[in-house]
Amino acid sequence: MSRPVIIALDFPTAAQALVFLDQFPATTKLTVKIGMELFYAAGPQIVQAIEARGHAVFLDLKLHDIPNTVESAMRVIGRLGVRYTTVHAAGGHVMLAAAKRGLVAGAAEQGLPAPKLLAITQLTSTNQAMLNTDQQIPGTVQASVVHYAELAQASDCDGVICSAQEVGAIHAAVGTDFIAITPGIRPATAAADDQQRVMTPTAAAKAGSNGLVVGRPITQAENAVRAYQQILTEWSAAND
Ligand SMILES: O=C(O)c1cc(=O)[nH]c(=O)n1[C@@H]1O[C@H](COP(=O)(O)O)[C@@H](O)[C@H]1O
Repeated sequence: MSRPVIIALDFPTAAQALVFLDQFPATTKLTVKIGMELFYAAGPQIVQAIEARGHAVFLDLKLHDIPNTVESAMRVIGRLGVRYTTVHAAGGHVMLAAAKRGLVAGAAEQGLPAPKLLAITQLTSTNQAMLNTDQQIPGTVQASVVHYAELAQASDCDGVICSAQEVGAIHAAVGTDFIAITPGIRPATAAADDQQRVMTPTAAAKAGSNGLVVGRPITQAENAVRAYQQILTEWSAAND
């Protein structure tokens, strides 16, 4: 399985996202994440425009609603030809299974492979105190994340989104074939911003992460292409 460095295209307009991508040589095929900000602004058209350039798309809309609504929405997402998409594990078993059904059905309608369904565990902006006080979940962040990984696997998801800090425990619990994609990635010198559970690309690779999601350290760098290449080089070297 390939281990991508996924660039989070957290931009407010399609134009800004495309100008950002124009900095890369046309032969460079990326995996990019379209999240709520860009999708709400630019819709399925931006997904298609980016796919038409040959990039793989991770459509990160973090669905969390009643099972019927999630199934119907996932059916639409399944038709878009994206490689990964997300749902909140906190929605529970029935909702997660409905998400998978919708995704598989939508992809089949277009004769496409189903996108990988990744369940959000605990956001990387959540720390121990927030878990125990805001969410009123007792115990450790790691225990909650591993629980959600087990729930996601039992509900037919393909993997989870988590901090690289929990990847070892997740793979020990559910096996190394279960995908663990990790945001909250910061090169050693970068600011953490609003992220609470961060790791460097090297540490994430050593922990067994199946792919990185990186936004601001690339999109807000003075030289975005160089920032991406430095992270890719560090990640690839540590994965060897
Ligand atoms: O689902 C995600 O991608 C996600 C989950 C999570 O727990 N933490 C997290 O940061 N993300 C996303 O990963 C990206 C991280 O961006 P940066 O903090 O700028 O690198 C953003 O697009 C977030 O929406």
